[in-house]
Amino acid sequence: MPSCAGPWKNFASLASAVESVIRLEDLSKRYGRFVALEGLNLEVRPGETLALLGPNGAGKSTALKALVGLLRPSRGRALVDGVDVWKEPVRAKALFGYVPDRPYLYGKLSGLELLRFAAGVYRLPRREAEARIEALLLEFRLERFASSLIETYSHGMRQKLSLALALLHNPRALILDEPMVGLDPHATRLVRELLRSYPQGDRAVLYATHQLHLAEQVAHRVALVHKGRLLALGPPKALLHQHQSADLEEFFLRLTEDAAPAG
Ligand SMILES: Nc1ncnc2c1ncn2[C@@H]1O[C@H](COP(=O)(O)OP(=O)(O)OP(=O)(O)O)[C@@H](O)[C@H]1O
Repeated sequence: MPSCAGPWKNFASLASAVESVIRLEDLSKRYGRFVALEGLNLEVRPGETLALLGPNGAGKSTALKALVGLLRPSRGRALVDGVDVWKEPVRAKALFGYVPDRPYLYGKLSGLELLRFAAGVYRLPRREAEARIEALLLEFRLERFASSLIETYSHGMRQKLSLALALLHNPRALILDEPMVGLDPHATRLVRELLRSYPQGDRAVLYATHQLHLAEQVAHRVALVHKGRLLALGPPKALLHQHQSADLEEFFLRLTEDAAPAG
């Protein structure tokens, strides 16, 4: 194994950028003098679910929005499968599915119309698209409402449609911002299973959540963000051991209540 010195250093960094499904490098966002995100470095590997934790206002949504091309970072870059989201947005956007914290869906289309429109944007072959749309509508129990205008959907129905849209093109990376909010027990179970089973092979999931108990069960690693900075990163068990905490809630409260972020 070569050391990471000299000419190997750049090679190793390039290889690692390609191997990660998601990679955030020094990602930062300022609003005027307010620092919402400061130097976030994070990678999500193939086969991995990574949960992004942090108090209200910590910078989780900011990080996800900068990652998916919705909020231009003040510094740093975001890559999906080695593709820079801000330099090659069209290529990058084909590689991930994203569910925002507050899904904005065009109300004057029906759910079916929106899914078909998205399938066209992703250039899915027509037959494959129809089969996939039918399966997703059934899975999320939206088939009865497929032809209703989205403006008549409840919050939970919009959230489910947003999930179906994110999954439509079978993306390498699934990026979810508090995906459980507003879901009924059936959809909650579905999303729990998704967090567990989606990251197979070369796929990965990055999701922001306040549901610490679930993160402990489904996430391979968790990242704790506080005041825009990364406070801790690792597999839940290792972090609990390291910080002598009984569960993620205790870990979360211990670190965010007494720790001032470094730097
Ligand atoms: N457009 C904006 N202008 C100024 N400040 C903003 C703007 N958008 C977000 N912020 C601030 O950036 C910080 C990070 O917000 P963000 O939404 O990323 O937090 P979060 O960790 O997702 O919080 P929550 O758990 O409450 O969803 C907050 O202090 C927020 O007030």
